[in-house]
Amino acid sequence: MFVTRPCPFSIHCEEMHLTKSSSISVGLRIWILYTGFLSQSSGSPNHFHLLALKKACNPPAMGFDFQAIPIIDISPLMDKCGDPMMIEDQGVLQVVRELNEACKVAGFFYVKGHGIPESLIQEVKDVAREFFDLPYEEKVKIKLSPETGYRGYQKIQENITLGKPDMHEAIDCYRPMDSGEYGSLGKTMEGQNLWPENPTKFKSMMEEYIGLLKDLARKIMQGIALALGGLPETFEGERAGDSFWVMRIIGYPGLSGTMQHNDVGCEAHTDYGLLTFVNQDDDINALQVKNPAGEWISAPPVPGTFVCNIGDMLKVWSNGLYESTLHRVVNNSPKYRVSVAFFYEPNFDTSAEPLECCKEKTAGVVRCQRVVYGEHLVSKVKTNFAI
Ligand SMILES: N=C(N)NCCCC[C@H](N)C(=O)O
Ligand SMILES: O=C(O)CCC(=O)C(=O)O
Ligand SMILES: [Fe+2]
Repeated sequence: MFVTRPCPFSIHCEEMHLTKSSSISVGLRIWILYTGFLSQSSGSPNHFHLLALKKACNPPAMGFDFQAIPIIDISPLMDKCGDPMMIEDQGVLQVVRELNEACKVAGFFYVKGHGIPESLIQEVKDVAREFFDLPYEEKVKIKLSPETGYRGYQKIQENITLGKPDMHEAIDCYRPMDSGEYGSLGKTMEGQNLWPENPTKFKSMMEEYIGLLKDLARKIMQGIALALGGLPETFEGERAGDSFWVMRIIGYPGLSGTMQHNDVGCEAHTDYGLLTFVNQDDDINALQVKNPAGEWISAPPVPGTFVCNIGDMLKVWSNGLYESTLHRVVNNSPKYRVSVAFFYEPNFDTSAEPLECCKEKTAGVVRCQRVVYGEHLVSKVKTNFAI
């Protein structure tokens, strides 16, 4: 029994969803086989484990409509990353299996056990709030424009999603790009980041945060590479070894006066690259994720976690096995909401196309077309600021 959904995004992709019962039983059977295999084969060469891992992660996507976002404790993966024996570690295998399920079913998951200090996670939001509290004249000193490579501050309703102005203000940052670095492809994004003078520690704190988030993302991408049936290094080197990362420091005004409902903080969209990490304010429930049935499912703040989601390029590399899920932000609380979104993206000039190991899982059917990340990004950025 197949349900085929047309792809709502610019990247063409066909998705097939099996019914819940059939895919669960297949998945379970393979997993039991696999764990049995592992216990008999300790000490055997790595490639046997890789083969077994491929099988474990092979069952097709389950088509049931998720109602909540799973939480994954990634600490075993953090501990063992870089260790040549990592794929023989039971803890790592469990994380890989959970990543695979979450990426197929929801395209969204919470990560806990990530190792980033809670104090830094909180301070980053605190300095963001301090900045947004400043008068407009102060904030606009670092105004974003085409001339700044779309880096800097954008005021409320300046960002456009689905043709509508968003109820948020933000500072956008990208991996710095020197002029000429990526030839004509890179022209639009060339520039250095614009940092506010106040709060004074803003720049150093954000740069520390970016460094840690890049390392974290790289490790999770190793887990995802294994989940897809590839080698841990699949997303290193030419694919994403020099990530053209993005960071958006975002503020969403709360309800004002007697209003019952706020304008949408950020309209429905998918993220553009590999993997997004949202560091959102505690106590405000505003991020919503669309399930295959078209229902908006809440992704409330869970202390000690980041919300993670799949971007368009990972959808392509995975041949549509993983979804870049639609999501939006609606802040209907009376409080001003701060969130800091870090986007771990491919190299700017990378051309993404379905991985061989992912085509194998769809019986050779190519479901997603090749996309150059820089072209995808530039086309998005240009429409983000034009009604
Ligand atoms: N770098 C990322 N993913 N930014 C996501 C922002 C989504 C809103 C944007 N106006 C849009 O229409 O895509
Ligand atoms: O603020 C959030 O919770 C998410 C923001 C988001 O989806 C984005 O900037 O792409
Ligand atoms: Fe997003």
